[in-house]
Amino acid sequence: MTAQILDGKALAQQFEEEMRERVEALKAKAGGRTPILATILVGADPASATYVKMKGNACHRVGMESVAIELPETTTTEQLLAKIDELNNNPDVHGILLQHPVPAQIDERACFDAISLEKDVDGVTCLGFGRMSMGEAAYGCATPKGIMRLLEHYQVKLEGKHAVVVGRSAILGKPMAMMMLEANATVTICHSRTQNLPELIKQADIVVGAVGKPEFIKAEWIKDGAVVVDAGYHPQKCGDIELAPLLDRVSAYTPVPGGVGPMTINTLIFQTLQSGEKALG
Ligand SMILES: NC(=O)C1=CN([C@@H]2O[C@H](COP(=O)(O)OP(=O)(O)OC[C@H]3O[C@@H](n4cnc5c(N)ncnc54)[C@H](OP(=O)(O)O)[C@@H]3O)[C@@H](O)[C@H]2O)C=CC1
Ligand SMILES: Nc1nc(=O)c2c([nH]1)NC[C@@H]1CN(c3ccc(C(=O)N[C@@H](CCC(=O)O)C(=O)O)cc3)C=[N+]21
Repeated sequence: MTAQILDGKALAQQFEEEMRERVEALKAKAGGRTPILATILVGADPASATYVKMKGNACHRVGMESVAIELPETTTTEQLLAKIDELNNNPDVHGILLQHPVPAQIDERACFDAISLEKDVDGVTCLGFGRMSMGEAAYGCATPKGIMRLLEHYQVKLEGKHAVVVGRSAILGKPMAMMMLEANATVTICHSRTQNLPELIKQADIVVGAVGKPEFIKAEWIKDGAVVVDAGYHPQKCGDIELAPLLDRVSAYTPVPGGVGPMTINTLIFQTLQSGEKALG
């Protein structure tokens, strides 16, 4: 079997071309104004700084603007909340990204939830999650929504399929599971206390790896013909799933890199454009 490559990098590029035209059209209508994404980075973790820079760069490639806010490692919850409040009230800002993780002294959940629903283009608020889970309109959480857009483009059907999501974090596993449930998959969510992980994964038509441990999910746990989505990303340029032995016996897979990561960024900027269109269009 030749597996289909779910090429997130190519799809993100194609979407960027389409977005560039939409940004131009919006600018023409809005007297030269463009959608603006505000990114907030707290502390100086080099990997986080790189991701935030990539997000700003993606905005610029499609003709949108970004403002990068950098706060010191010692920032308090109150200081971060004040900054978010300021951005919520700034009519020039259409989307707010608070890069995860923030330093331990900060109440990250309180700060995510302070982002107003209209500007939550990264889909991190409880309100947005709840609305999405109930099938109401809300921006999706960027990584799982990016995965859904990738699966949709490649016409991977979810209805009636058994999806096994390994991981239940607030910005990846949990919203992923709810999105797949909304798409009428039968969803199993696994986590660190799950007892029979290999047997559960064996039953999966679609496996999503969101564990945060390099090649933790073994190839031999995955059934022939499954669709493999690897959200993990590690410095050694591998994901959470042992991919190499699977290439000739699964039906489709996301490469690492070039799969989920580019779709995360594309979804963030796409939702920023949508927010900008609502405000300016
Ligand atoms: N490409 C992209 O755009 C993005 C990639 N990532 C990558 O995705 C991966 C996951 O990220 P994230 O969700 O933020 O990570 P977290 O560390 O927040 O969550 C990891 C999840 O995996 C579960 N887990 C840990 N160990 C095991 C185990 N032995 N068996 C089963 N489940 C386990 C945890 O369970 P429990 O809840 O019980 O602790 C937890 O729910 C990372 O590699 C990260 O780099 C993340 C975000 C975006
Ligand atoms: N509030 C918040 N929202 C996020 O969406 C968020 C976050 N915090 N914190 C960290 C994670 C991580 N993340 C990635 C985005 C893109 C790539 C990406 O594009 N990766 C490239 C490779 C990049 C490289 O070469 O290093 C790829 O997979 O092809 C990876 C990881 C978003 N995250």
